[in-house]
Amino acid sequence: MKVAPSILTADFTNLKEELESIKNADYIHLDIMDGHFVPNISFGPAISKKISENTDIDLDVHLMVWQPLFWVPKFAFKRTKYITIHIESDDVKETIEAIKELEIGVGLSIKPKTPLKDLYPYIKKADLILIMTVEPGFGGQSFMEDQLTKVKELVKYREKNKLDFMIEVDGGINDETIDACREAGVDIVVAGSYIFNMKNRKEGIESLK
Ligand SMILES: O=C(CO)[C@H](O)[C@H](O)COP(=O)(O)O
Ligand SMILES: [Fe+2]
Repeated sequence: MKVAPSILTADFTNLKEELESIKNADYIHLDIMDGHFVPNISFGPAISKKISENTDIDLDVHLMVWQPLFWVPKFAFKRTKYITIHIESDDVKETIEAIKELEIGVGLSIKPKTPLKDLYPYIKKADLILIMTVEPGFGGQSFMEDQLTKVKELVKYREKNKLDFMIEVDGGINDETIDACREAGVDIVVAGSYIFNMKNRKEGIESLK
């Protein structure tokens, strides 16, 4: 299991040390919120750039914005491994092509109320599928276990169609919810509050792995 700590719950006045505390992470998950697609604003390209310059871990950018086509180039750092957009947002097809042109992995995400079938028209282009296990917008919410049905379906779909995207879940991941994720076939978990509320973050990451 790969672990991507979400720095949404980190102490932003102390980012250097916060990054140091998660050095054994597989990816760093950046939650970008525009105040329109979700009812919250997080941080933008300037802080993300600073993060990218102060880590040697690859970045997993989660765009919760209405106009990803405008925002994608602003998060194309040397360390950006994936940029994930929501298929509920505007210009999905064009944005997928824009991410590919930047030679960055394409991530596609759906909110809990969006059916999995809405992903299928785009799925062949995806390097990563992100199943939200909370309503996007805030850290610290409860895990929606019913969303793992989508993960199980995706595992079957991937095998049947000989595809190779990674399956990621985001929201409410902790030591109690991780086993169900593993059993469902998840490849990457995003965990924010569980890791950053711990004293020893490295142990928290190891225990999820
Ligand atoms: O995308 C997100 C919220 O929209 C966050 O990545 C997610 O909520 C992580 O936080 P936590 O682990 O505290 O639930
Ligand atoms: Fe996220």
